[in-house]
Amino acid sequence: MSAIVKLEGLSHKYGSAWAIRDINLEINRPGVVGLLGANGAGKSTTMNILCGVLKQTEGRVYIQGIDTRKEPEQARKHIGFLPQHPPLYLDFTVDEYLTYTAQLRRIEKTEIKKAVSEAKERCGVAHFSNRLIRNLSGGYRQRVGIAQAIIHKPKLVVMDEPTNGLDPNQLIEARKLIREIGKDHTVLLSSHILSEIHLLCREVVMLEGGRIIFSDSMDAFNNYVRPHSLLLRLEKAPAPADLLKISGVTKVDFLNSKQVRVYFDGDEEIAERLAEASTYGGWQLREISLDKSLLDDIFKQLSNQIPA
Ligand SMILES: Nc1ncnc2c1ncn2[C@@H]1O[C@H](COP(=O)(O)OP(=O)(O)OP(=O)(O)O)[C@@H](O)[C@H]1O
Repeated sequence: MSAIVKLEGLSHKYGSAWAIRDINLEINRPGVVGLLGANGAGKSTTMNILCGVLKQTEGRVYIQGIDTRKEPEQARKHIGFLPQHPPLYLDFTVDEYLTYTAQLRRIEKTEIKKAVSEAKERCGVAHFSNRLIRNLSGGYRQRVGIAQAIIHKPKLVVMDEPTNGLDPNQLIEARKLIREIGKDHTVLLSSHILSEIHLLCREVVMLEGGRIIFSDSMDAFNNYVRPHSLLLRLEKAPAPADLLKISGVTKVDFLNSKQVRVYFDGDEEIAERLAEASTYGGWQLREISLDKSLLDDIFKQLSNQIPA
């Protein structure tokens, strides 16, 4: 059976500068796959090529085994796209807009009503059917954007930075919806925020300077970029010097009188040693956790280590 998406030696240059170089990727099943990279890493270029908005300089894109260069129309039937700035018509109602996008997608006339209604239901915008898009909040506009991307039930849904600019409540709802869509679609989602990819994705593809520098499961990624700090909560915190005495501890930062961030050299037994020291010293350890908030820093370090 053909892969849902297959990229072979995909490269693109704007003028004389390569934006992406030799991207190879294959996705075979539903789920959310993250395309992670700093600004300018080449995420949008890759996605725009995948969705047929941009023609690649070199390489091939296959969607369900269809070569997008040879049969763009056929390939496009299997793709839904939510660009970074979704093309929403603000003076249309939700119903008018989705009906229009269903027509663009060449859904049979007799099937349009059903398709619109299913997409609205799925994206939680049915109660706003007759509201002008201009009068929707950012979060609901984004849902309408997602509804247009899935209206024709594509195998692949491509979302370029879909959670950018949403407020915390909208973010939670948007993530819920994206996870839900990932249950029966392959979702390729880009972000420059590692924690976002962490929360949403089964697999991660990391781009740096237009090249893939990591491509594997989220679990493998976590092992690869293991955090090198722990957060401790202690009822009776010791002096920094007592923590620094523990083998493997390289630095300590007190966040307050009971919370301390402990940096270590990567040795996995550090947690046990800290727990032992706590028992011995009567520090009353209440909580110990890997410090995920620092993953973004690790990502930065990792990207900087990659040779050009
Ligand atoms: N239309 C264009 N003309 C010239 N160069 C471009 C164009 N679009 C992108 N680039 C360049 O190509 C490289 C990749 O850009 P791209 O937009 O694909 O990255 P990105 O990872 O999506 O970043 P962002 O999150 O900022 O959109 C960058 O160096 C960018 O400056």
